[in-house]
Amino acid sequence: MTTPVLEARNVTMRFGGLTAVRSVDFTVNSGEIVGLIGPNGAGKTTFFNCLTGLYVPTEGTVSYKGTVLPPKPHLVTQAGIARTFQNIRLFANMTVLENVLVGRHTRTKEGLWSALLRGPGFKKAEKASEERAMELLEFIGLEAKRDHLARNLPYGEQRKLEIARALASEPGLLLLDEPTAGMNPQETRATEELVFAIRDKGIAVLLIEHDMRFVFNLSDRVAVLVQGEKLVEGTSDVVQADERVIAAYLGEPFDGDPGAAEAAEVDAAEAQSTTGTKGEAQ
Ligand SMILES: Nc1ncnc2c1ncn2[C@@H]1O[C@H](COP(=O)(O)OP(=O)(O)OP(=O)(O)O)[C@@H](O)[C@H]1O
Repeated sequence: MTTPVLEARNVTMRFGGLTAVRSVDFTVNSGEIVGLIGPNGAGKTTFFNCLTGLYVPTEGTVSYKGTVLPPKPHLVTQAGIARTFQNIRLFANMTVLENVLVGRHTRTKEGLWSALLRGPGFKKAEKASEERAMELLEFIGLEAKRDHLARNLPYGEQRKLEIARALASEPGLLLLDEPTAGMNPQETRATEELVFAIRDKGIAVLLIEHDMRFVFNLSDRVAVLVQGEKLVEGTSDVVQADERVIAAYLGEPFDGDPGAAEAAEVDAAEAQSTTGTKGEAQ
């Protein structure tokens, strides 16, 4: 049975005279991957910011599992919503492991004094946190780089680390703002697999994306935002074929075979790199 994880009702966000998001109703159910697409400036990131408490919506409410959320980022995270940002926001001079540990602070019950005095309660909590952080690094495939500085990771791994840090708050819903921006096709395919794996862990996912193959491949449902309003919502097939979406955003019908061209490109690149690796080992 599907139950709503996130429910946005009549969310409107105005900046002075500009209405960036207008009366948007939106639901994400448990077990779903939902895509949010739309042209530049359509209001997607503003809407994300309203969901996560970074902006206080001018009108409307956001509920998580039936409870209206206070518009405060730390309370939203504590409730169970985590996010990544369009631009990478890691602590560049901290290690991979430390970055994930930072993401765990909303789940650590130990208070400031306990942390300062480093008493037994703190040490136990710290050990448990570290174990959980390592599990997450294994999940995303970065466990071998736990002690590397975040700034020394390749771009695709920095994006993965952001996701691990978001997962460290043990969310029930993960919001991804353009997770494949700047990625090559191999990294994009790996991210696709990662998002499916996250969903399979019982975490609902809402993602903003400009890569149509990625979003139509992944999403159970896609919503299209145009000039702050929800134009269409439905399955990938329905959205791709909708005349209004084609006119306002896609420009031409999507070729209906998401992933085929990308898969061929990735397979070619992987075949090449496998040959290269074998060559080095011999
Ligand atoms: N803090 C702000 N103050 C004033 N206007 C803003 C603010 N944030 C966003 N806007 C405006 O709101 C509108 C929606 O912007 P937003 O960044 O949400 O769009 P978007 O769909 O995420 O675009 P993109 O795909 O380019 O990231 C734009 O006209 C933008 O200039």
